[in-house]
Amino acid sequence: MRNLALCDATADYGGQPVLGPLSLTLAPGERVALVGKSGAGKSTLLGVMFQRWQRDGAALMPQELGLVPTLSVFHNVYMARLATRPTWYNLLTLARPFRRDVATIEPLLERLGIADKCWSPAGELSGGERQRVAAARAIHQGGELLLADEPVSALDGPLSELVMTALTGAYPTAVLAMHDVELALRFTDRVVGIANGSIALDEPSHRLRVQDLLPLY
Ligand SMILES: Nc1ncnc2c1ncn2[C@@H]1O[C@H](COP(=O)(O)OP(=O)(O)OP(=O)(O)O)[C@@H](O)[C@H]1O
Repeated sequence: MRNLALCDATADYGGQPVLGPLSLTLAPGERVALVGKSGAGKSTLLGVMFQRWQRDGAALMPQELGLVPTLSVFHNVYMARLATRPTWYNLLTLARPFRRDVATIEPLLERLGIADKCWSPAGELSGGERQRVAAARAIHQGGELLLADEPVSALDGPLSELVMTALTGAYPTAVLAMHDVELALRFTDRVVGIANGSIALDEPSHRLRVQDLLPLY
């Protein structure tokens, strides 16, 4: 993967500016945490990145997850590769999944502790279970770059570690909006602090302590 760069990126909602102009370069293999208080512009920045890099194969795990509640967990995860399969294959999968896809997806669900929910409708799961389904879908998609918006906000200690390990292990390069700054420092190698739609801090994680990030909140 080449360097990915945003140059003087801006965003507005109905003409109201909320982001930028902001410039940021991502190097291949970098794991970046976006931190900052609620409303600072982290989701908007991830949205700008996704718009810019979707065609290069970027995967997005949005804050609202985007699951289809009436479909099973299996089918929600399967959807990550929908575009890579022919229509007839996808239609048959709706009625009766192929064994090879089940053999790929079940171990992933197992790893995230939700294998027992494989055939349950996503709408019948708890918030933390739904978040793990969305993580499984992002992992199943695969690629070079993951953009994830608060990927473990509904999970407690050990489960958030498990999901962060799985997500960051699946993608060489990642940008993760995080509200848990301690977790952000442990799982990323660069922290970008956002305040009022601008970059207020950009430092290697190993140079930062939790208290260094407090002024952003
Ligand atoms: N759909 C929208 N319409 C209008 N304004 C919006 C919309 N989405 C976000 N905003 C505004 O844009 C600004 C940035 O919001 P954004 O969701 O990017 O922040 P955030 O840092 O991701 O917040 P959080 O941590 O709460 O998710 C905020 O002032 C917010 O009110």
